[in-house]
Amino acid sequence: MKNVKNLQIEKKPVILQSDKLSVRFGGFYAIKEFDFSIPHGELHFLIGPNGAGKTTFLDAVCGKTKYSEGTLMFNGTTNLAKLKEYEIVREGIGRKFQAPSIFPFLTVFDNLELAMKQDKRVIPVLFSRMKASDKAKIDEMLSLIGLKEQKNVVAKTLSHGQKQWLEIGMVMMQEPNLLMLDEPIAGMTEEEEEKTGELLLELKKRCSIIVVEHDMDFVRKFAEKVTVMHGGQLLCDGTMEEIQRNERVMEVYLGKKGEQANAKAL
Ligand SMILES: Nc1ncnc2c1ncn2[C@@H]1O[C@H](COP(=O)(O)OP(=O)(O)OP(=O)(O)O)[C@@H](O)[C@H]1O
Repeated sequence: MKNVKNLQIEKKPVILQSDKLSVRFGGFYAIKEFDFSIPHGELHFLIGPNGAGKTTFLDAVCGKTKYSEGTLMFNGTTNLAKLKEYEIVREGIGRKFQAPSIFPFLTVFDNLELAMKQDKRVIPVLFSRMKASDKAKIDEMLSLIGLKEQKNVVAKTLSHGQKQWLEIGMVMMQEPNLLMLDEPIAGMTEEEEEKTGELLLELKKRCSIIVVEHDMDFVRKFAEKVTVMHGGQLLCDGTMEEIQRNERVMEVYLGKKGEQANAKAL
């Protein structure tokens, strides 16, 4: 007889879980009773039509927007409702917005150094003596985000894609347990998109990642798990194959059957 224990699928602990989460703007529910969970080390895509509530969900997780009902738990025990935005960052949740917010007149290296320090004032950070271990951390991040050769380049001269990778690197310098990205490949060339996908696969070895994305080719290529939102609610979740087979997704997300050829193929 086979060992039953060996047949059990090992489940990774959940890092973020929402239960019946609702966000209201006046009388309008941007998110309604939304259930979501992501385990440690997963690359999870959040998709859905415009206005589905994806960005509002990220806003609720990082404390930018307060939610009205439901719960949001981080690492099993931390109730995010009780924390301010900076406390949520300190807990280990990093967020990169769509537009890069790098320091354009500083070098790539200095941008990463600033992101690592607690003291965000430019002068003390630049003139303080750097520890060898900090320097090694920055060099490692430069390799990871593919900007080793641009180390001493002023950030404003980087390409659009390179600026996005730099900002991802800056968020990663905080060593988050959960990284949230809003449309990271918007405006990128195909080559840059590919590199970004490869970067996400590397980063998921260090933290869980939620990516809000509209580009279905990219989602299909890199998603481990996908959640589809519609009208502020959970439509379905699963692997990309499961999502592609789901009738409701086809009808609601991509339009009626028969019109699918017009939508970007899922
Ligand atoms: N501050 C706000 N006040 C009022 N309504 C808002 C606010 N923020 C978002 N909404 C509304 O909430 C709904 C969800 O918006 P959200 O930006 O989360 O959608 P989304 O899925 O991210 O869309 P997109 O893919 O277009 O970015 C939309 O109807 C939007 O107009």
